[in-house]
Amino acid sequence: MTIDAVGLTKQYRDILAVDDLTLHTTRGEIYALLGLNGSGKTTTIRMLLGLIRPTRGQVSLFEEPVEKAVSDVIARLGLQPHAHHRAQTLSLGNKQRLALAKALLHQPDLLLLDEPANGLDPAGVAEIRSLLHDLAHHNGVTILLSSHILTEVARLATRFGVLDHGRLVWEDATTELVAQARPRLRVTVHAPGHATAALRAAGHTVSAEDGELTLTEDRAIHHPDEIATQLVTAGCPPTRLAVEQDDLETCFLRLVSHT
Ligand SMILES: Nc1ncnc2c1ncn2[C@@H]1O[C@H](COP(=O)(O)OP(=O)(O)OP(=O)(O)O)[C@@H](O)[C@H]1O
Repeated sequence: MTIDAVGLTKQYRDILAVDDLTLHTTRGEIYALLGLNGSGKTTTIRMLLGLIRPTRGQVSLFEEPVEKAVSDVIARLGLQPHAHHRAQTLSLGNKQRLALAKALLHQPDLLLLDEPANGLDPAGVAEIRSLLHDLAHHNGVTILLSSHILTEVARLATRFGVLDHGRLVWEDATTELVAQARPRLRVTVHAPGHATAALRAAGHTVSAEDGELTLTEDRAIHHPDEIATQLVTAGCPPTRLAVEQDDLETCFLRLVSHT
């Protein structure tokens, strides 16, 4: 275990910024902290870093810094053209790169990053993504980051946690977030039990809830007419049939509002 936080709580007068948060990460994992503005991401990261003291709870981190050549890191982050510039004169994107370069100097086992893609152009975002991916997958570095860019989180992180008003309300593999955004065929019929049985007998995977059937197989999504035909043949014609797809933002907002 690399981050081991138990019951982390931060109270600022009448604001409960982080509320009883328990979080563990494993080696080489990329964990994304998601949440709306003010949900407590920065406060959590600052407590994990030891920059602010929790009101309650404990954090323990496993780390073993090792010195490494500065030029290696500068090269890795593409900062050579700016090697002799003062940090204050760098653009926001290059300041972000510099901050990451400083962190990498110590060959860390663990990186805690608050919005690492903030201020970067799309090429910079892709570059940081590939760097973080390499660090986690090839060097076994554990990474916890906060981000607002859900598509990036889905591509990069292995696991995510959703903070809402300081509480960790959801935690899952990012593949689950992506799965929620996958298209599905929704079918409304008068006799859902009969229709489900008929479609299953025809080899389809069907889930039924509140009288509505859902199919997620590619075949059903690309050929809903075949499903309609099978239902008509089985004597339960659909009253509604639609392919629906949520974007990642919708899935994320649903997670925040449902919990
Ligand atoms: N030093 C402080 N004093 C008082 N309240 C604070 C302080 N720092 C943060 N807060 C409050 O704690 C809550 C959580 O803030 P935090 O900055 O951790 O959220 P965040 O998820 O990082 O937000 P954002 O996405 O906007 O960066 C907010 O209500 C914020 O106003």
